[in-house]
Amino acid sequence: MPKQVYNVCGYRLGRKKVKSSVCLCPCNIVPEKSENGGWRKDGDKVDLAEQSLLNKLIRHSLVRNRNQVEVLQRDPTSPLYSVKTFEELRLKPDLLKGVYNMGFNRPSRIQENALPMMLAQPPQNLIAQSQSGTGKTAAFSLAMLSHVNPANKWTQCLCIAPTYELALQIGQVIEQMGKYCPDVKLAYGIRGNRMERGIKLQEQIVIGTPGTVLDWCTKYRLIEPKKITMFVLDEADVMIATQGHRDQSIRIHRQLTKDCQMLLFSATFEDSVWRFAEQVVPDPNIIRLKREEETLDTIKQFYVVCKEKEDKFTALCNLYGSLTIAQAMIFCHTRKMAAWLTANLTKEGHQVALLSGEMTVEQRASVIERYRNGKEKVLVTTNVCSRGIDVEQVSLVVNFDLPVDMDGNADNETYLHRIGRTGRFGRRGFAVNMVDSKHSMDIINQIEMHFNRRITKLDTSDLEEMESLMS
Ligand SMILES: Nc1ncnc2c1ncn2[C@@H]1O[C@H](COP(=O)(O)OP(=O)(O)OP(=O)(O)O)[C@@H](O)[C@H]1O
Repeated sequence: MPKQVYNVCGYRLGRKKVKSSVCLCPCNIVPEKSENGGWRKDGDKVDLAEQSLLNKLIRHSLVRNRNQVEVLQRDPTSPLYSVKTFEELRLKPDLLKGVYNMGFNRPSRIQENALPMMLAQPPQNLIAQSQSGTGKTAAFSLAMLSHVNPANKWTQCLCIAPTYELALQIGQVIEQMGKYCPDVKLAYGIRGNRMERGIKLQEQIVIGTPGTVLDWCTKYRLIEPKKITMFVLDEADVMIATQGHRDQSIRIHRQLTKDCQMLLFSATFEDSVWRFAEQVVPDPNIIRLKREEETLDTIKQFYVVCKEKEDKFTALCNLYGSLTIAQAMIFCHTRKMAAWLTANLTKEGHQVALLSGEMTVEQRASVIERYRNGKEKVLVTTNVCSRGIDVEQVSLVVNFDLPVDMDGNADNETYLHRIGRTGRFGRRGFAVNMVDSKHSMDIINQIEMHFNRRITKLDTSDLEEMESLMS
């Protein structure tokens, strides 16, 4: 007998064989294909470059990480340098002034090891991996600014990033850090930035996207690749998700000399990234900083049995009425459900923000910013923003719809990402799961087993019980 079939949004279709990439259930979703080929079950596009830009737009400080940095040196016999202060790097005074002016007091964890390697003489190649927000961009911006000779009026450092917007973001960091180095100039090798053929760029640093930078090197000959002494490839994992970018990066790399210092950065390190990294960075030193593990230890988990969405809504309101909640995040499966819930919560007088996939990155960043600043207490969202956002004061996460994978099974990883954002930094948090069918009860059981953590039943109509359980 064919297995129970679930649609792309997790909706049960019955016991028949259905092969469709279009949602056939009442959610009306037409799923979009993600850049790296996968479907999102909530219809929101997973665009790695967008995700990365969003992170940059909303990040104003370093991500906390207590893990040790793992360093693999090309020459294990050479002493391993790490610095605890920026002074130890013996930077030019104007550059040091720029670093302090950005509010950086000391190097971040990854910078402690990466900076001495990047600034070493003779130059050393480096592959560095650490999650977004740990200080990679600041590190290689500093390395480029320190590396160039301002007296030489030609391009010496080349940096490529996967998109126009990401290149602009990096450029801003370089401009800010190099504020007191007026002789160091920067050019943007991005679409729309037309240059006259035949001239040679005088800017010492060029930051751009692979296509334009390749054109500038080969077709327009604005840059002499043989004079490039530092090549930086940022967001390698995002870069290789687009075949064209991967090939263009390799073609740029081929034009450079063997002595050119190669630096590659990535937030993740799957095999494909590694294979690419090895191709463009010969004899590398490798620095890796493991992600701080999300933990469920400080989170109390509950489930509430409900009939249908109206019932879930009532449960949510009861929960809210009886608890002192700093801020809450509520996850829905579909944009449609998220919009419905937002409208109803607003009607009840809650200050609610909605985050969903059809918004531009800038709109999403502004919603998150407002929520972070406490302007709204509730954030309703689909999976699109379940990663990457750190809001320290979230005390309650509600799975209005449980996370399921394409086969309708518990999506444990997404569950962890969703609820892992509460109970952070030693604070206590609560996660409440809405169960509206036998299937969703099965999912709760699967999640319990997977994490070996109890998920307690909660009756939201019993105020006393709720208060004692959730205290
Ligand atoms: N040494 C430092 N001290 C304080 N803040 C820092 C330091 N280095 C970087 N930052 C800040 O931390 C945030 C993250 O840094 P950065 O953008 O360099 O990280 P990243 O690893 O490149 O992440 P992403 O790819 O998301 O930009 C930025 O707001 C940056 O200004």
